[in-house]
Amino acid sequence: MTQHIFTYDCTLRDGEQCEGISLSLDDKLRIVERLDAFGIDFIEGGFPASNPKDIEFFRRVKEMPLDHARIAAFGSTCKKGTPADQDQGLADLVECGAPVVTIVGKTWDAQVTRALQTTLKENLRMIADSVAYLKAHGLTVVFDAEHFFDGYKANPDYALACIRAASEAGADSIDLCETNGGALPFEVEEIVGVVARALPDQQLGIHCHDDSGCAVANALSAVRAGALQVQGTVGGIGERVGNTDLLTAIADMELKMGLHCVGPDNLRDLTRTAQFVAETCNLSVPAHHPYTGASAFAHKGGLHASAIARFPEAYEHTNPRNVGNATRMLVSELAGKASLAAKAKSLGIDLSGDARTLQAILDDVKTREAHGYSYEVADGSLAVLIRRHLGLYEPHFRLESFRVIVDDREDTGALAKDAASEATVKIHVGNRRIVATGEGTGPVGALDAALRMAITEYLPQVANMELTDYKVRILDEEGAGTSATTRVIITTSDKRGSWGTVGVSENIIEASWNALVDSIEYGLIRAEG
Ligand SMILES: CC(=O)SCCNC(=O)CCNC(=O)[C@H](O)C(C)(C)COP(=O)(O)OP(=O)(O)OC[C@H]1O[C@@H](n2cnc3c(N)ncnc32)[C@H](O)[C@@H]1OP(=O)(O)O
Ligand SMILES: CC(=O)C(=O)O
Repeated sequence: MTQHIFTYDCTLRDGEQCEGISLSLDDKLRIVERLDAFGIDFIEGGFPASNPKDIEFFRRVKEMPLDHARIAAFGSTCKKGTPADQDQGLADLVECGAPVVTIVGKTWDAQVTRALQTTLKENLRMIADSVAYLKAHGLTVVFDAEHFFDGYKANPDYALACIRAASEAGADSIDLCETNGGALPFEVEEIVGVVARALPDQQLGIHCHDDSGCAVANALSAVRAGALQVQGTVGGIGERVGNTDLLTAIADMELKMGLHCVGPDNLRDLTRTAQFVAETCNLSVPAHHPYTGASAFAHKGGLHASAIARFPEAYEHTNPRNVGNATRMLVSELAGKASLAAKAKSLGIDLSGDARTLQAILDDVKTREAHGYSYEVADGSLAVLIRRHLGLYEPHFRLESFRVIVDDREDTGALAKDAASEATVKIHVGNRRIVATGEGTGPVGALDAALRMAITEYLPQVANMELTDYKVRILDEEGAGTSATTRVIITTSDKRGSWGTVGVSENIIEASWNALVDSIEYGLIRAEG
């Protein structure tokens, strides 16, 4: 039978220790719901002794019907000189009602004498007493052996004595913590191996930080050496540079190590789970993130795309569908005919049998990129360009002229707050000529407003499109000054998704207009199906 590795998520505790992350109570409860549905075994919800939000979290989470996950509350061993049954932190853990409690305890001698400022003997008492007290309350107890790897390197006998004390007091799992994140995989594998031989009947787990860039690798090394529980956070967020990215570790264990964590069906929800948690934390999944990033299976090199079309495994370490992600072909100056054919197919255009047109479009793309265009994210402009080459492009409207006024009405030098720009467009739709004026805080907003005002009556689908992002880049041209080339990338969204368009000119307004026209034209092509 496939070995199950317990997954223990600490996003709501260690993840919240990440600089810049602050989750509301509702955020935390929504993440619990999502991770439960994904099949995570344990979800560490917070530190009841720390703050009222976490106390309320444990009250509320008890009312949630969870299918799979068990909720863990986090705390520490009792205070020095305090019996466990008189320790407020431990009482808070019992009181919060979580079925699992995880307590962190010192296992590095110098941390005991210098940080806790107590004796090695007293620390052993604190560990044993605290675990025994929580077990006596019928709880599942995880002992987080803080700084275990540094502790083992400094004083192996003492580090082992600490976890032996936790084990003998009844800890259900001893999770060895690579707290400072500086260890390397071969060290972790060796030390976990020693512990597994010293405590053969004790379940071990692993909790790693990423300070040497090895948190996921260290967790996998620990599993190879006998750890049965992996702690981590979604996206690897956590104290300092973060923790093991639990989702990456899960994918590695399932797909590369033949182990069971959430199972292949749930694994296909990996990317959406990463996106959900990132959004809830007000982050986005970094594009280049393993497995779940938008670029994780994106191919830019023409040689790669050509090989992938014949043999998908050529440049993909796993099938992206296994983790709910997808192959993407990027068209740029580094593309070849195969990349372009694959991209066109994803845009609904079959160019596979037409090598001459493919080459002509590719040459056009490369010439335009040399002049500042960039089609990698401008799939809308690429679709319009391909249609022009195929003679399929019939513009929905035609510009006669536009004029933009930027109105600086205040003496302070700052622009007036409302409607500081005004644009007038003269547009032809069929045989109608429309003159319309729009206002906006900036010139592009005003142009967008004027164009919409002119055409929406005749092309009502435009009302469903929204300009959601606008990026300007001045392309390096030494000495060009104000006549340097400007590239504008616009992102537009409708109910079904979003697309990018590009415009290039020495004039920023003209570059913006070109990107704007492509964005509306491609939106209309999409709407027509
Ligand atoms: C490695 C980790 O990530 S562990 C988790 C770390 N996370 C957090 O600290 C977030 C939540 N923390 C908090 O809200 C607060 O720090 C609290 C409520 C836990 C404690 O706050 P305070 O009582 O004001 O103490 P403070 O944070 O200043 O100092 C920590 C105290 O805990 C003691 N302590 C630290 N670790 C342990 C331990 N494993 N066992 C027992 N006592 C410990 C320290 O010695 C110190 O006690 P002292 O001041 O009596 O010497
Ligand atoms: C417990 C924990 O977060 C650590 O030791 O890193």
